[in-house]
Amino acid sequence: MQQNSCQPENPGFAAATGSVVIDKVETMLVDLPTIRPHKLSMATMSGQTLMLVRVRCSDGTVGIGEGTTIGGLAYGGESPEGMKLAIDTYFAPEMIGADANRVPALMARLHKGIRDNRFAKCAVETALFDALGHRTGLPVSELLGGRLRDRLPVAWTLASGDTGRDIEEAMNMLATRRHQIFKLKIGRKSVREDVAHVAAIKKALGDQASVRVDVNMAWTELEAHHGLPGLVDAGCELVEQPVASVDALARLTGKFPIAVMADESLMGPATAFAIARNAGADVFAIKTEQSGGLQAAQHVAAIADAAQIELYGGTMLEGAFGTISSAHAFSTFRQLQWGTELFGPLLLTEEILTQPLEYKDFHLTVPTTPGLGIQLDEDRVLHFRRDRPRKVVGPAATPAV
Ligand SMILES: O=C(O)C[C@H]1C=CC(=O)O1
Ligand SMILES: [Mn+2]
Repeated sequence: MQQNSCQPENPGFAAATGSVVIDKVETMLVDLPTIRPHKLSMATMSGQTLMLVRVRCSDGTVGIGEGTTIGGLAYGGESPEGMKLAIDTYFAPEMIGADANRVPALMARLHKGIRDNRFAKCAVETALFDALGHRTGLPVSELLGGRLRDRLPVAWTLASGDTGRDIEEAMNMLATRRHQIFKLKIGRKSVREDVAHVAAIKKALGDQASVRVDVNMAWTELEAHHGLPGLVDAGCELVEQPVASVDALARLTGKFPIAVMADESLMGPATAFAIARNAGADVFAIKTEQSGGLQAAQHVAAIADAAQIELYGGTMLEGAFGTISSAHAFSTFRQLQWGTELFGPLLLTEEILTQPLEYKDFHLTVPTTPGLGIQLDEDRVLHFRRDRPRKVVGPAATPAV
């Protein structure tokens, strides 16, 4: 397989000749363990599967994109296996031979012929922009219109399921200057137990950290009425998707002195517009995959800005490619009042890049080199591919007679 490092060095924008087409679309599933069980209200994760898509173009440029989800089909309608199947069967035939320089035009064609599949579309669009970046010498952020920042604040999620362990983890993050914003996963236990858990963590961390919670839709509206005042008293500044219903979320917004953030309710520009029109949240957690792509995420951000809804850069616990493509997109947002939670690769035990992403001083650096600005370590990824050749153990096969 050709490595990114073999890409032609800024060969000039071949659009002038209009001659660059997509030659090949490849997909693979990469299974990586997490550093500890990650407990959300709807699933416990002990590993993450990355669906990587690689687009090869006729000028030798290559782009990589990523699709992930959380807990198989527990979070949404797409799974890594489903994305792979959809891309291999339906996206690839539409893409082969298409003009590789006209990314929005190709995405428009894919949107027309393929309904939904937002996560798979995001992965494909990312790969196309990565290749275009290598072709033009520009970082993806510049292809998306230009960045406003080079570093993004990064929150960490405390989700071990144990209050003491979460406090220890947070203290360690503060001491190593990795994170000072903490999102606590709640919604598995009773409202009273959850509020006590949040209060204990906030008390232990004090003013050196911002504490927020994500209920992942687990509460009823009535439970939220009991829970939100407790969270306010605990010093928690934001609650993410406490309830499933968009109407209930809107009714809770502005009721208590705590920011209400929409996450699962946001599935791209149309839902963003519907929530904004209804003053249905204080903050949007924008995820590139949930939005349906990098440009769609920018459209969601524009709707939020117009409605004076504040912004947060969310994650689907992506690996390095989904994380850094999100970082490129979020770096272009006019506002990013609540920072980001682009910590996905730090939850994984294995590095799949030749050079890890740069996390330092509570921030993630957005690369300035062409494309996504990262390079896959082909040898390492070979080891974690689901379709890797496996050694057969046990007695030698008996020859057929
Ligand atoms: O926000 C979610 O619901 C999903 C995700 C983001 C961070 C995390 O731990 O889980
Ligand atoms: Mn969430």
